[in-house]
Amino acid sequence: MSGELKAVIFDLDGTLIDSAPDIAAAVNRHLSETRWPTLDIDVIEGFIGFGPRRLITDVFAHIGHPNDDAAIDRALRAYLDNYRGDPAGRTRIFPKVREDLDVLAAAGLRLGLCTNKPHGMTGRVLDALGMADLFDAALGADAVENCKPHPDHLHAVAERMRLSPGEWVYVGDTGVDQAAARGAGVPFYVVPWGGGAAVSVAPEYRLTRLADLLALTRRAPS
Ligand SMILES: O=C(O)COP(=O)(O)O
Ligand SMILES: [Mg+2]
Repeated sequence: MSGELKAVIFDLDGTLIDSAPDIAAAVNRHLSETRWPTLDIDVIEGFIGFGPRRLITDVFAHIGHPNDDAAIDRALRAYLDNYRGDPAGRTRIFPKVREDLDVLAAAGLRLGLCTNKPHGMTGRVLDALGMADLFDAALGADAVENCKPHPDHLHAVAERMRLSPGEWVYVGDTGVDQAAARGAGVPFYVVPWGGGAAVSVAPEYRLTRLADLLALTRRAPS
């Protein structure tokens, strides 16, 4: 990347915020109300990243629950109702993220958000955490026709921000993010928390904190 970096687009869950406790609570509430065993947060965390329908499908596969479309639809509605009822009570911004987003913005970079969280939930969670004003554009999974890992999702955010190729990079925590970035042909940086440790990237694309981006994007090849 040469000197013309203008923006950083971020994933949300597992990258900027630790939302797994609220997601797990909403899933587990439905499981216990329907008399199925609840799951450890670590198990549920491993299913986050492909959006809520896939989350429910993976949870059902894990516990041996029938997973016909009607059962998934019912559970998805109940899960989202639960999650809407308490969108961020247990969710925390990862350490140093809030400060580092300010550092990046102060360095002149614009910030965007590309998340497989439903668009309405994204707004609720950002509002609850006081983060809504940080981003020039934020698109949840159902705000686009093809969500991550499809590169269209990233392109849609970049388009909203009027960014051209070469002017932005993407930061995420899972293989879903990596695949989307690869498809979009943009540099992908991975965070050390969330699912990040399990994602394989060259060392110069592995962050210890978000502010590392300032130095790394100056050094990385374009
Ligand atoms: O809701 C999800 O599955 C994950 O959302 P993310 O894309 O922000 O990680
Ligand atoms: Mg994520």
